[in-house]
Amino acid sequence: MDVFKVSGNGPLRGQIKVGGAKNAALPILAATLLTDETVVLRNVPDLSDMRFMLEILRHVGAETVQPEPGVWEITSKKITHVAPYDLVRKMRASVCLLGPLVARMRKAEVSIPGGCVIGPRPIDLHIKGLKKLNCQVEIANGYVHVDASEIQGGPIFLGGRSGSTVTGTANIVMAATLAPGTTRLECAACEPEVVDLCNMLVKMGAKITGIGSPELVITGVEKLHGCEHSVIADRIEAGTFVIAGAITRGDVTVKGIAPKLLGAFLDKLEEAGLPMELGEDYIRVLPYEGSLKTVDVVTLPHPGYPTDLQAQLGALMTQTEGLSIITERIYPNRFMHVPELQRMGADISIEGPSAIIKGASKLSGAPVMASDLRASAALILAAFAAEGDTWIQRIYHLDRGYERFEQKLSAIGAKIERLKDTDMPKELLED
Ligand SMILES: CC(=O)N[C@H]1[C@@H](OP(=O)(O)OP(=O)(O)OC[C@H]2O[C@@H](n3ccc(=O)[nH]c3=O)[C@H](O)[C@@H]2O)O[C@H](CO)[C@@H](O)[C@@H]1O
Ligand SMILES: C=C(OP(=O)(O)O)C(=O)O
Repeated sequence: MDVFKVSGNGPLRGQIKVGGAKNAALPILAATLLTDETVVLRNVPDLSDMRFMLEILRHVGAETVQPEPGVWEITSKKITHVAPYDLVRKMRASVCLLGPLVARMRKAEVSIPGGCVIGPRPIDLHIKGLKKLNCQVEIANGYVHVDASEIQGGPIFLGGRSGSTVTGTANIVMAATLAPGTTRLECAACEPEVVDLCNMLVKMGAKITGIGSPELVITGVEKLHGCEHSVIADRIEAGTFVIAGAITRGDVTVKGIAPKLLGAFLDKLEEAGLPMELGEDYIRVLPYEGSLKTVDVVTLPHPGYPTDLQAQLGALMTQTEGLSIITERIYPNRFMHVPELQRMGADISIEGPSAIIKGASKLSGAPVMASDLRASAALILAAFAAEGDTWIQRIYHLDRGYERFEQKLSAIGAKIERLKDTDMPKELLED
């Protein structure tokens, strides 16, 4: 199994380019099933999650051609309506197949994805939305069975306990594109990745208004057609690189990202006193003396502070003098990285949905275990600030969402190497 060896680092310096967004590319790949014509997608990141999604698309009948890196041509002439457990279980976002299958096939059988280490991941709102579209939905044998023969647009309020749902919105919008009548979707997710999906659907001939707002109006059309679309940049990858610059007191220009996609995140870093220069499509982090200021953060649906950048900010706050409080409102258990940061010397306590971080801690390298995608990133960031070597195991979590992570970072001076667990000192290996 692959592991990272990360050594305490001096300032990172240089330019680093952001790739296509995982969370936009996943529903967009699923959306290619909405038409029997060819869809050409550009800026598709090379991630294990993409490989799983492409495997599922091929399973349901799509032909996938990759003429060059980052580009996929997908044609789904004849498809089936079944997405089986052995494929769906590999990736939660395969739930995004529900919407396109319902729309195109008027029926779907999709295995219910499990929860994951960041907490329960229910799909009750996806189901509620489909029922509101006049679909018959049944859960049996671990599958969602949908009969959409009478599908009909209508008013839907898609809010849950913690607000909107990202993949739930994606599913209901996709289902409604080919449903007769008008669907008025309230409490729709406003994340840039949902906007990107909607823009792509419009290119395919869908009628959607209110894109980017919490109220989407979708007027069903009879048929969608092929299109070309370039996936938006990954704001979470960009934010992770910004923190890599900040935690090493480096001079790092994160290229290919519009700062407006990261409003709440950049606002917090500005409050912390991080010197930055913002351009139309870049964020430059500048070196600073002394300590940054602590910040308190609450994760919220967009345009609030993103949960997917919570763990990384926590790593930065371990190096900031004073107390900061990070409250997780989307996934209250998303603190699996904290015990590992504690093993590196961080002073963090968890109280309910909040992490209370006391800095600045002197971190030292240790063998640590990545528990999820962003937890892996947080451990690597902390390892840059630590003295000595940190060995990070289970980095397959990181490979789900960061493309060529170690190559990109080592090009700007990071001491990060991908090795095999057999390269680790024997006494550090997990059982
Ligand atoms: C592939 C993808 O795009 N993943 C992102 C997406 O996940 P995902 O779409 O799974 O997350 P949701 O927006 O659906 O979840 C938000 C909250 O709503 C709850 N909920 C969700 C659906 C539902 O039917 N019932 C319900 O109660 C969830 O438990 C969670 O508390 O948005 C999350 C929140 O920004 C991000 O962390 C993930 O990176
Ligand atoms: C939680 C995440 O992704 P997923 O919803 O695919 O698990 C993430 O990208 O941080």
